[in-house]
Amino acid sequence: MHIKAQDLGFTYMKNTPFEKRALRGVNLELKEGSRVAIVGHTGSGKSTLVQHINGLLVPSEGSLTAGEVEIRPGTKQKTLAKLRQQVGMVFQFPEHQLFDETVEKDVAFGPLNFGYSREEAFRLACEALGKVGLHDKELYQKSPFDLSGGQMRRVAIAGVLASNPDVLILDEPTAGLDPQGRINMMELFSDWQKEKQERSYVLVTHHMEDAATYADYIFVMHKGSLVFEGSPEEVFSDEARLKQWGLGVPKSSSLLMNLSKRTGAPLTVTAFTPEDAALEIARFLKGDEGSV
Ligand SMILES: Nc1ncnc2c1ncn2[C@@H]1O[C@H](COP(=O)(O)OP(=O)(O)OP(=O)(O)O)[C@@H](O)[C@H]1O
Repeated sequence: MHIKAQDLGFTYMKNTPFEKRALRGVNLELKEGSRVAIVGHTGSGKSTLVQHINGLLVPSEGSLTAGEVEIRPGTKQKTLAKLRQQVGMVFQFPEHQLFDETVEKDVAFGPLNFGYSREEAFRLACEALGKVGLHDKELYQKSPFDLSGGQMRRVAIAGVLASNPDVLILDEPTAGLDPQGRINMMELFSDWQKEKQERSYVLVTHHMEDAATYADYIFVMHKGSLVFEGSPEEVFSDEARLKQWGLGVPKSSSLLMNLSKRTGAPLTVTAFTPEDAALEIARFLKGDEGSV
């Protein structure tokens, strides 16, 4: 799905003493089949921006176009039902949204709500549970609240995938997970996206490593404005510039930058994972042994 924001602005609690301008003049475009990240300091407007993509929020100024649907100030929520199905949202701690009496019913709720027959909705639920790695059918009849925290989160994500969205909005989906749990979760979304070339995801994250690893293109938000966009190499090439926006570079890049500064070694500093950093150092050592 093609998504475009034009001069998008948003103000919370407009015309009240608590009025808060959260977005101003945002212009961005996401192509079909893209893997993008939105980064920015706390309060920079990331969540506000992504909530416009499925019409949870309606712009105060400008417009947001998602596929066939154009959302402008005053657009009525009831015209956005189809968009809700096409754009799935995974929030922080998605397990907090579980509510039904069995795992299967909870996951089938979305497809049922979007008009699928009972049989088809339960088939989609079963498929989605498999996708998130929950294959044990005994589990499907249990209460979601009797599962482990990790399983609960997977059930909640299955509930979003079951409606077959074209776009997934991932707003800090790995919050509270340990490093391996984070990798497993992000790999799940990455595999989901690769399954069909028209699928996209938009990842909101504070983890620069995740942005660099799982996005081909990154948007940087600062105080409600979009201040930079580019490939991970472009975004993370300038540590000082990122600092101005309260951001850092991935730890592996920082290590290489420091190593290069201290030793003068001509290292390529855009290695974003420990594996890539190790490869870069090994490459250098092989070519110029003992210099680092
Ligand atoms: N429901 C709300 N009512 C009033 N102001 C809000 C509301 N939600 C967010 N804000 C304000 O809007 C601004 C942008 O918030 P937003 O949550 O979009 O930022 P963010 O970049 O997602 O932050 P974080 O990284 O902390 O999640 C902040 O100043 C925030 O305090």
